Amino acid sequence: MIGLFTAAEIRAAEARLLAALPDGALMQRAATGLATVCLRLLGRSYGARVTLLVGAGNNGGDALFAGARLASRGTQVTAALLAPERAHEAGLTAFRRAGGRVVAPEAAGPALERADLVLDGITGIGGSGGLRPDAAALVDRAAAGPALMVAVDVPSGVDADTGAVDGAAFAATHTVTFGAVKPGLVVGQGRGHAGEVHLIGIGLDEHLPAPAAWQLTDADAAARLPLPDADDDKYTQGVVGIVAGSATYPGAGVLCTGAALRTRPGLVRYAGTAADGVRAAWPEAIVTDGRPGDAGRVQAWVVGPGMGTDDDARSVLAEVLATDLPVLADADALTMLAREPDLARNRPAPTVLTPHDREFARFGYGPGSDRIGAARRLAADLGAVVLLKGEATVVADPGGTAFVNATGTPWLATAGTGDVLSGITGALLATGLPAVEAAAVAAHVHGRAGQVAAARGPLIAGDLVRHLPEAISRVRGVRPDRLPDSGA
Ligand SMILES: NC(=O)C1=CN([C@@H]2O[C@H](COP(=O)(O)OP(=O)(O)OC[C@H]3O[C@@H](n4cnc5c(N)ncnc54)[C@H](OP(=O)(O)O)[C@@H]3O)[C@@H](O)[C@H]2O)[C@@H](O)CC1
Ligand SMILES: Nc1ncnc2c1ncn2[C@@H]1O[C@H](COP(=O)(O)OP(=O)(O)O)[C@@H](O)[C@H]1O
Ligand SMILES: [K+]
Repeated sequence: MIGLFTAAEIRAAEARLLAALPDGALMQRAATGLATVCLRLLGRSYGARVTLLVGAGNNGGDALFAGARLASRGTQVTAALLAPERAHEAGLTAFRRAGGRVVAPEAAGPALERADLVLDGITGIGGSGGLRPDAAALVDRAAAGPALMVAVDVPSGVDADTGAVDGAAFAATHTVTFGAVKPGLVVGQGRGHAGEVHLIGIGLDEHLPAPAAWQLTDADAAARLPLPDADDDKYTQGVVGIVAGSATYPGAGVLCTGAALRTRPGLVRYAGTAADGVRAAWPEAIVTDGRPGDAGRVQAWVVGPGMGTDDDARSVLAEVLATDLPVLADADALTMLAREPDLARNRPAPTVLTPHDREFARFGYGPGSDRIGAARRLAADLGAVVLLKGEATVVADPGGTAFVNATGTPWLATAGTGDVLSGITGALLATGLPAVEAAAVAAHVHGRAGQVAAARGPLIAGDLVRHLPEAISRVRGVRPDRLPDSGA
């Protein structure tokens, strides 16, 4: 798993590491890694043109030292200094000595227009609030040019902890970050501004605390998707019950049931008024048009998508939440829970809520620009796992453990894809995974299914269900063309 660390956590770890190292050694490690990535991206050093945007802090120092390394290898490097008298002294000396050229920000136009690569060293983890006008103007001028845009540590104007952007921010194609990945590079608006993230180790790991926020890799997700073994039967893989859809709108029930079947096909039960539609679409499911209690035994419930919000729906929701089983509540169930949050509080088993922004806001406050913080707050308020959907879906549990999803595609912004996510999550909850992990793995797999489906063109929610087996195989790293012999 990839740990995500806040600026304060990184600063505390840096202080411990700095105390053990000679002066300037840490910045040299950072600048060496930065210059190496820039050279790789440029594909050459001699004759290439690089322009540095340099603020008065250590972020500017990193840029100047990296610029010095590039200049000493024949690259034409120009530095636009936002505060010439306060620029990192040793960095500026090294830069000048290596043949780097210095200009005032107002005179940086030609260098930005001609640059192959712009290196943004205005602010890193020391930046706060929206960029000041002179910095914002420089960032805007850089964006107008044709160069590769590389941010040093954090794109200037992006809040390293939350990903919030207030006004202008450097729109990086690549971010070279030091010591640890910051949450702001992978969530909120920061995710879009960071581009591809390159992590440079500077020896910080042993000084960092246990992470409170994570990103899953394919291998992490695969480790939580156990294969059936010789002792398994259809009941031992986790039986999930689905309450979704209605007689008039069976679609949500069909998508949700299909997603559960395609994720963990031991046994999926369905109870609800979309029974006819679900039966026709999925003969593999055990279907009743009765109440959840009529469905037979399950290990987890999914309740909500397309079920309506009338008195009958409310009483079905209350019945499911009164069980001692894990429950995933989505869509209409969230609308009802926002009115009666006590239905979900203090359950003896985990509850997972999967709101998008508008559903989230019904609980009394919008997610705002700190999506991890908002998910943690609602999770703590309700004593439930909260999966806040979005471009980067965030999952948080009441104790503050959070996951930021790394997979997906904007093609997922189409009706019904949330119903599919509910089915996947319910199936994983039924396997007995801790609820926060079930939700995080589900978001990961759902995003991969979106990517697999989108590779073939515009996707609709049913395509996600169809491509789930391939997505799960890819997450596991299974090559589709090789099968082991039986027993191997
Ligand atoms: N610690 C280490 O050893 C290592 C640290 N490393 C590097 O140091 C970075 C942290 O450096 P840092 O602490 O100097 O802060 P930094 O990100 O340069 O920002 C401060 C500058 O930003 C300015 N500024 C602030 N807000 C602003 C705004 N809204 N709009 C405009 N300007 C604004 C602020 O201005 P001032 O308030 O001083 O006028 C000041 O000039 C870190 O990200 C990494 O790159 C690596 O080398 C590894 C070793
Ligand atoms: N711009 C986007 N980029 C990536 N994923 C997105 C984007 N917009 C929505 N999604 C994903 O698509 C799904 C939409 O779910 P939801 O809003 O509940 O849809 P529905 O209610 O129609 O099923 C979520 O998993 C969400 O994370
Ligand atoms: K920066």
